[in-house]
Amino acid sequence: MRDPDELLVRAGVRGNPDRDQHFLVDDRVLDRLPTYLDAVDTTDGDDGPAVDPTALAGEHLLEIGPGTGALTDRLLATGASVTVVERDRDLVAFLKREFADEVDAGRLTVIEGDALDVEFPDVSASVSNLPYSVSSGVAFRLLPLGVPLVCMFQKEFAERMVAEPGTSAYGRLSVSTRHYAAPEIVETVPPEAFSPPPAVESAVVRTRPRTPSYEVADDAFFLRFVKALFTQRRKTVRNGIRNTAHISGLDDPDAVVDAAPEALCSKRPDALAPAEFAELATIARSIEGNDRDD
Ligand SMILES: C[S@@+](CC[C@H](N)C(=O)[O-])C[C@H]1O[C@@H](n2cnc3c(N)ncnc32)[C@H](O)[C@@H]1O
Repeated sequence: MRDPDELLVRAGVRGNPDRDQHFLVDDRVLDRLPTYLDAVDTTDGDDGPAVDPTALAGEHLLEIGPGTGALTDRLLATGASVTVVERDRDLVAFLKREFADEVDAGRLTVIEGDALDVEFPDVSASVSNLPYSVSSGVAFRLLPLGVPLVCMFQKEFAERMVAEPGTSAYGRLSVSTRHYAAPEIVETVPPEAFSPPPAVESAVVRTRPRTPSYEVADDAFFLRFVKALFTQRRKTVRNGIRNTAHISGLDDPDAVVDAAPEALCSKRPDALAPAEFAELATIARSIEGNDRDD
């Protein structure tokens, strides 16, 4: 496996925090990341988990923000083909040089661009050490793909993703994440694992895609409704529905409150499970009609 410190030297870069560049330099963390994919079987080697080099043969992985390619190298070692999306032009040029054999063999595709904009290819999973300033935007482009994700986030952000109803971390991010997937924190990572070290702790979140136990007619409306209610997290749901019609887009919030079960209206949003948000959103949608232009 390529040594992450040597990659930094060969690339001639120092991570620039202003460009979201904190490169993973802890081999053990790097080696573990692909092993969080269920399909990757490992055996215990002398230096950590040994990955079967054919584990993901025929699969296609997406990595956002490959930097100098330390994680890319480990993803290629699973036998998968890999597409990476990197915004920094110099790093893109370096990756094409460093991984010229893999690029020539069609196993690695390097896309220069912003992960918030570029079109993602069809992939079977994504494993990424994400640029933190865009992690929310990127996560909500990845989650609807419906594939397993293993992503590094700021720890506080990761905790909000996996939070349960009734906890202080539970919010719009938790409901939206659970709408698409079952999330769990599989590892926390200290600042020293990166060069340069970020100011915050990090955590690796694994999400397994799932179909929710409830149905919503319209994902975009559901997510907007959840967002609206959490802008009033200290209010009852009843008042939240009334006060946030400008965000949710409801024409007649009073009619929605009248039709909704009292047991839900009297709670605060942070006590509602995703299925209860879905129940309210479905009532709201049926009252407002389903011919709105979202
Ligand atoms: C936290 S570093 C991770 C680098 C590498 N994966 C590693 O683990 O060492 C994030 C990387 O994302 C790149 N990046 C920052 N913003 C980006 C964006 N909007 N789209 C694509 N890449 C971005 C940075 O240039 C940097 O290489």
